[in-house]
Amino acid sequence: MFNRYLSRYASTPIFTIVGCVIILFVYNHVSLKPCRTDDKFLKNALPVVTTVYTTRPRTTAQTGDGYLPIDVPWTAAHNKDDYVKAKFDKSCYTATLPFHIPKALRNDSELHERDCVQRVPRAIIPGIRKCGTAALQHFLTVHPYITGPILEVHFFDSKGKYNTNGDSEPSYGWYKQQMPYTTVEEIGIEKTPAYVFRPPDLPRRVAEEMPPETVFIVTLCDPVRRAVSDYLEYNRKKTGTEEMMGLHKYVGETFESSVIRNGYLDQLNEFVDMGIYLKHLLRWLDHIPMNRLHVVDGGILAEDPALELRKIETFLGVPHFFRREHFYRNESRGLQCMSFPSTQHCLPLNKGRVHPDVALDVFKQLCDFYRPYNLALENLFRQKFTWTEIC
Ligand SMILES: Nc1ncnc2c1ncn2[C@@H]1O[C@H](COP(=O)(O)OS(=O)(=O)O)[C@@H](OP(=O)(O)O)[C@H]1O
Repeated sequence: MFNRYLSRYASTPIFTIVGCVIILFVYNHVSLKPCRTDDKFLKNALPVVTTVYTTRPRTTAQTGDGYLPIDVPWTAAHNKDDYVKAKFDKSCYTATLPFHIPKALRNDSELHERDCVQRVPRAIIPGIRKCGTAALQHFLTVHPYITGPILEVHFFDSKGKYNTNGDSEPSYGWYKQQMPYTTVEEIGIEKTPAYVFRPPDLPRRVAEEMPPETVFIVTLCDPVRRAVSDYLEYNRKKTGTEEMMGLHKYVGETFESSVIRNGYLDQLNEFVDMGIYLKHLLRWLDHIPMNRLHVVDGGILAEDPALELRKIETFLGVPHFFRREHFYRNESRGLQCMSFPSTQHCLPLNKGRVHPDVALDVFKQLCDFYRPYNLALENLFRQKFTWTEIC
């Protein structure tokens, strides 16, 4: 009976129109848009990603349920004098302001007594650039058991400092010198957001040469906002080359003209490419196990830093110090800043800028492009990111 109807109506215009309407509906609503991608990675790797990587073990930090754990009483988290004791009594430095920047080194005999040496970091923040890495490093080094340099170290991505030519040993002595002195209990952390992207064999070198217990913390944020932030930063500094590490970085008069070429999204443009987090992180996961990589939701970090910091504390195995009361929103800058242990302070003015609106069609193209990668990323980490809702 059905076949009779099908053969009678299949060739009629009505049937064709209804068919087209259905196809158009699916095309527009079920997100099957190809985004003009001929990217082999997307086609070949995504099915692998969801099956291979989701079977890996996960750490407690990655399974956090979004609620702050019940506070273990720690007066250092409320009382400034107790904080100073917790941070400095056993440390290699004496207390100076601001407390999170190690400045006044103890004398030689005290350093020896405390087994203070400059060590390679136990934790590295290798990215993602423009996703709040500076705020993260700043906040983490306020923790009584965590310390690190405020400036980016750029060891693994620099030919001068790390021997990327391979003709002599890399200078780990130099790397250690960039780190503050630490006792064996303290965790040294460095952030260099360029590590995530380049050079291509960086993750392998880090995995092979750093101690196997080294862990990695990556902040991920809305890739469209990230691209705009990167564009603004490029214009602020007006440095760098247009061709960097094989990635094309065309910088036009506007953000839109930088990322759209001949009407299409320029996927190779570094501003765009950097937002394909999945691709970059998979390079790392080829060399380091999943349970040594902790992913921070940059959207939450920007709004409720204590929540993300508590998950990192669990991941690093340090006692919970951070409290929501340590943070306040600076309304004029629209940023979360700290008010403990010293006076209220925010990051410098080059962070937390007002972004221009992105033209709607460009915004949509970028969203459509990133959507499948973001979905696969959420599958990979079995985590819903707040910023994937934005598109
Ligand atoms: N608490 C707090 N303070 C300051 N900035 C914050 C904070 N939380 C998130 N952000 C966002 O971080 C963006 C800068 O990212 P990064 O620090 O990773 O930039 S960099 O890679 O080190 O240049 C920065 O981007 P811009 O707004 O473009 O400046 C901020 O949006």
